[in-house]
Amino acid sequence: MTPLLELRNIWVEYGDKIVLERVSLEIAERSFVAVVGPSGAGKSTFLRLILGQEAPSRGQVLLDGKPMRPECGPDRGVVFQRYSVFPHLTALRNVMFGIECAQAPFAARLFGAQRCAARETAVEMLAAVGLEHSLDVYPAQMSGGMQQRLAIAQALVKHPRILLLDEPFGALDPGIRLDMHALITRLWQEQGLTIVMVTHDIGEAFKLGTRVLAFDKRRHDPHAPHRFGATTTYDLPLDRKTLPPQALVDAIGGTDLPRPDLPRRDFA
Ligand SMILES: Nc1ncnc2c1ncn2[C@@H]1O[C@H](COP(=O)(O)OP(=O)(O)OP(=O)(O)O)[C@@H](O)[C@H]1O
Repeated sequence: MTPLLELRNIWVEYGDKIVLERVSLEIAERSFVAVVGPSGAGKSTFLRLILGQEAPSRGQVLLDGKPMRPECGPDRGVVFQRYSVFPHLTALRNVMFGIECAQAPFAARLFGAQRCAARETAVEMLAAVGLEHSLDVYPAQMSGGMQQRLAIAQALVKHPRILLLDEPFGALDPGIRLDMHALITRLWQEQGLTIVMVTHDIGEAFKLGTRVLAFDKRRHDPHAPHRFGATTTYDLPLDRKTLPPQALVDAIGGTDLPRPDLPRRDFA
């Protein structure tokens, strides 16, 4: 079967600085890939490649077996740790704006029946993330968790096949993070999404992912650190019994490491 995404011998270089090298991997439809690695290892660069915001200097990214267009299409949605939503728009307008941009790319404004339909879709999406009572609230009036729910609604309203998450829960309190874990797992299952999520928390990666990818440098030149890029050092398909290798825990750490005596997906 053709994988949803395929990276073939990808390199990303800026001048003489190599950020990623020899990255080759496939991502199956409906998988939940958690990406970990030390700071600066190229995790966000990897997401930008999949998003189409970054072109590789060498190699190929294939979507459904065809070279991916170097632009972010509606088949991909993204949520960042912060600042994903528009501060000057209410929750409802934030989510409607995505629909309006897709359907009326020049005016970014719909009228009549089209506008009513867009409103209905946006309200449904906001209800799916638990914000049905906050339609007229501005982001500045929301908690961090609510803002991330809004960012997820905004990313999902165009029904992307791939959802890219760049440390989406990194700024949230532990209790709110647990709620968000349950939410994203539910949306992933209900909407048949393929998720690629960067996280600094190895416990989160092993709890949510169906697969964990770790990026790091295999080769180091102490006199010229830019000479070698990072690549995938671990590629672990997960089941309930999989625990993080100690070397990976030592390299990255986590706030909520999985314990062998507890089921990994407690809300699946
Ligand atoms: N436009 C650019 N020009 C030069 N170097 C860049 C550019 N964009 C990214 N880099 C470098 O690429 C490397 C990887 O950056 P990236 O943000 O992908 O790492 P990361 O693993 O996501 O880091 P963090 O965990 O700290 O967010 C960094 O050393 C960064 O300085």
